[in-house]
Amino acid sequence: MNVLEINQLTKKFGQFIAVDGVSLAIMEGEIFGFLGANGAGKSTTINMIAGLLKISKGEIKLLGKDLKRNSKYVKKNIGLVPQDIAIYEDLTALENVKFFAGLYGLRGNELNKNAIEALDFVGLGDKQKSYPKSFSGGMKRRLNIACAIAHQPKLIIMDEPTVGIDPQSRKHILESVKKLNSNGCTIIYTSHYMEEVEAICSRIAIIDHGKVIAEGSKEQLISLITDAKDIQVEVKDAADFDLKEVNELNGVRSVQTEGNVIQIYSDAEVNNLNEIILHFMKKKVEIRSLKENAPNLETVFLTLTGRKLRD
Ligand SMILES: Nc1ncnc2c1ncn2[C@@H]1O[C@H](COP(=O)(O)OP(=O)(O)OP(=O)(O)O)[C@@H](O)[C@H]1O
Repeated sequence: MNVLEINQLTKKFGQFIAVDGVSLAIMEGEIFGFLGANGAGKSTTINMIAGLLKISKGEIKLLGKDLKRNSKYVKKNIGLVPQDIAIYEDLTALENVKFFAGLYGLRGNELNKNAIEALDFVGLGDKQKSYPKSFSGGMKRRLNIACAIAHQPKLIIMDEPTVGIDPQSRKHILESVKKLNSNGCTIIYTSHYMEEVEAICSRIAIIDHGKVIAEGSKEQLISLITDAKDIQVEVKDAADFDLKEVNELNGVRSVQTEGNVIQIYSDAEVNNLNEIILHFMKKKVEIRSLKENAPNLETVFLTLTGRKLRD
């Protein structure tokens, strides 16, 4: 069954089209990843799904019900973890969760019980009476998640929930996402961290300039680019090295540097290793190592968009 159906969803800000005819179906039990660079249109899409932003064109259906005509039902069944932490510093952790769960319609004993459970779930069970100002960034993120899940929604949308936090909280959040999913929640997970999306998502949509440019499991996405290979050349010193000249070598599609590693994406069928090595020798650049990597989502993203996910 589809939990969410999005059809030709469009958002315009004045003349600017931030989301451009996005159509997607998200099935029950999925962890569905939205992968895209900054400004790709992920948050705008999510905010329309969560009913926070008016749709310019297109439709959204949650569990078969149209969002425009059933806003109360949709609100009850969606939990949004926003990109910017939205908690009240002058309320305790428990009061925060109860406040947000109350907005989603919970009352009385159920409200109290679910709020406590949600705090336990994110590992803040012993912080019920603490104020968020004493929390680390990661703990605030976890509280933000508790606020979105206490009303036990069918669909949880997480907008970059691991930005700017310590590795321990990051691990905790990723484990919580998997646990929520195994408890029966469908999840939309937005990120520009390729590794996270690769690790937890069953399907992924790559979003670029407001459009879905590819969609499928990690394996399906990688199979889209079997015609590309990824060569990494580690050199002694990549400073001042002219990437444009490498870009002009036979078969090369794009070149990037990361420190002293030069990453070359190239046509798989063109045997250009000799040419590449000769070029480095001619430029008197000392090669430390050279390897060809199996393509991953990074390769897919770069091949499809011509850009790196994170600059
Ligand atoms: N209220 C607004 N008015 C005008 N333009 C907007 C508004 N909100 C977003 N945009 C623009 O729409 C585009 C998509 O933004 P959006 O926040 O959805 O991207 P994103 O993929 O979530 O990126 P990020 O990872 O940086 O949050 C951007 O170019 C952004 O500047």
